Amino acid sequence: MIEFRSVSHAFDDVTVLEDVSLSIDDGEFVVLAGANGSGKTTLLRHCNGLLEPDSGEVLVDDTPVSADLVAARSAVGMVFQHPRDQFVAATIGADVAFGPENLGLERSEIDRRVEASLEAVNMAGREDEHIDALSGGEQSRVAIAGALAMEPTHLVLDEPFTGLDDPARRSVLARLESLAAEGTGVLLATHDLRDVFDLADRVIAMRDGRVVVDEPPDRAREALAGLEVRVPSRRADRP
Ligand SMILES: Nc1ncnc2c1ncn2[C@@H]1O[C@H](COP(=O)(O)OP(=O)(O)OP(=O)(O)O)[C@@H](O)[C@H]1O
Repeated sequence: MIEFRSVSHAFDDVTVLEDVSLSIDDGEFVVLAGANGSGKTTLLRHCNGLLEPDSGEVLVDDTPVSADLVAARSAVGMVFQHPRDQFVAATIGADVAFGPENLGLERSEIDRRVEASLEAVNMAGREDEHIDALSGGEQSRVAIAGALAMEPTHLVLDEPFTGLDDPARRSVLARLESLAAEGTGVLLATHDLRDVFDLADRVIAMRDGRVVVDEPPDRAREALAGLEVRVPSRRADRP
């Protein structure tokens, strides 16, 4: 479980997270919504200690992140909004294999994970291609595959669908759904709920650094009005 207890964070005296309390259980698919600048990325960066709270506490599997950064970073897989800085190898296969190799896994298990992760992002068989030669959307998909290949206990994704085409988006969503069904806690930040609203167990929405909605999707719909978040129409109302 990832748990925030009254977390506040300021950059240069500007409060960006204010008294945030929430939790993501194992196996839960939680969507984090909110307008640009509402604090989503800042919140996510606390999940594995990239940022530390000014006050309050973040716990991963009941241990404060600050007490065991290594444990938090191996339990929480992160997919960032701008993947370009995340790559550690020249080719797709080498990059996705890097994390599992560092875990000291057998070659056959590393190969299995690389293959399965690339398949989940619709990039099967492209191991030897150079990352520099990929489009932005393809690079995002490699970054997602890299996080999936770690098979972390929790997955935290920041706007992972930017630049992805529809088949890739559907494939990644299907993989996230099945991972959640298998027990992975998924926290996915987006300001556009249209793709994910019906999949979420819970929708958390932020405004000005505060959590203003934390409900299952159907109950969240009304509360989301006026938050500059794009919400899909009800299923029954769709053509
Ligand atoms: N390193 C930083 N230094 C100073 N201010 C920052 C820093 N990072 C974020 N901020 C500010 O904190 C606020 C929240 O930013 P954050 O990136 O968390 O929002 P967000 O909800 O993820 O936005 P978006 O949807 O645009 O990605 C913004 O006003 C931003 O300018």
